[in-house]
Amino acid sequence: MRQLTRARPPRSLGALDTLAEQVAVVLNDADTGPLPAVLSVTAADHGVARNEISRFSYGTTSSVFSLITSGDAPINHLAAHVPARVEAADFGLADTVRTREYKVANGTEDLSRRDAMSVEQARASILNGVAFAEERLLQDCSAVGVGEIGVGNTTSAAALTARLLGLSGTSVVGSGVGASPATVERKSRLVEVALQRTVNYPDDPLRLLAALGGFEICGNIGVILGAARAGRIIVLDGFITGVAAVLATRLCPAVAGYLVAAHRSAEPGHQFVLDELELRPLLDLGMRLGMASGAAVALGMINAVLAVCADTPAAAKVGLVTP
Ligand SMILES: Cc1cc2ncn([C@H]3O[C@H](COP(=O)(O)O)[C@@H](O)[C@H]3O)c2cc1C
Ligand SMILES: O=C(O)c1cccnc1
Repeated sequence: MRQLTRARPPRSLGALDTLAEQVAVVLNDADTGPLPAVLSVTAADHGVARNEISRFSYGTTSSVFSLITSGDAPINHLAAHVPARVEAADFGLADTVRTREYKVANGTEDLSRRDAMSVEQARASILNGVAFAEERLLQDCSAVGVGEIGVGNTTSAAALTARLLGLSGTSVVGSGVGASPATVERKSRLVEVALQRTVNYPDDPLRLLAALGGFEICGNIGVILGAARAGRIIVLDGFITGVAAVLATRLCPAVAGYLVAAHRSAEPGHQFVLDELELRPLLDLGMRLGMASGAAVALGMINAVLAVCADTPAAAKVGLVTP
């Protein structure tokens, strides 16, 4: 409301004014200014990636994870400019790179042949995400950027999206991190096989996650639930974190009010997910990098907008006559 009296035309920042209002409601602070932020990256491997459904091969995720923890991955360089802290954790890498505190298993099973994990493992991984949020993310921050890494995880996200939203596999499968047309074709076929395999499964979120999900996706459901419970703004990265958000809202609908969609990714399934979440993405840049990169870019913009809202003086104070 106070923004209407500032030295700028009312609602002149369009959707960014709506975002600033959401931030004010979530944080219960109308003049918060730029937010202390953390970028979260959950990491895990997918058994389905053994079928050559990604540009990269099974097991590469560990090298990406090491690059993040060494501070030299794209996300670290983006984070420095937000600014934001980066926290990455192994939720189910094929190899154990560092600590195992949030890890449930060394990668999932191949979801095109059998369930990726058990329901008990899915539940444990979600709870690990809540613990990760509480132990490593929520201190000294008002905004949590949600990201992931996991070679093959656009296949898992596509299968989950198709199953949850009643869509065909081909309508939600894309090239992921840059797969060739032949690889995308193989990926589509495997997603259809996985959908057939699970056609009689009940619409239960945990059951479907166990069938088609990944440990980093489960972890992100926990991160979202934990961050919402603690009253933080949650900035979703792309398609894969969007699917986690759909499942988080099925488990707890109140989470919806805390969510912001950073961008629309290049993955065709992402728009369906955004529609389901009723979220308008802040950016639409054809990004397909994952690892919270879109969340980082959006957080820079969110903080710039919050600085405008906090620091623009009242129109009356600077002699600006408003109509
Ligand atoms: C070197 C490398 C760095 C990445 N950073 C993010 N992703 C992104 O791409 C992967 C999903 O795409 P797909 O399903 O096609 O494998 C995830 O790891 C995601 O975070 C990366 C992937 C790779 C290989
Ligand atoms: O939209 C995403 O989340 C995405 C797309 C491609 C690769 N990695 C992540």
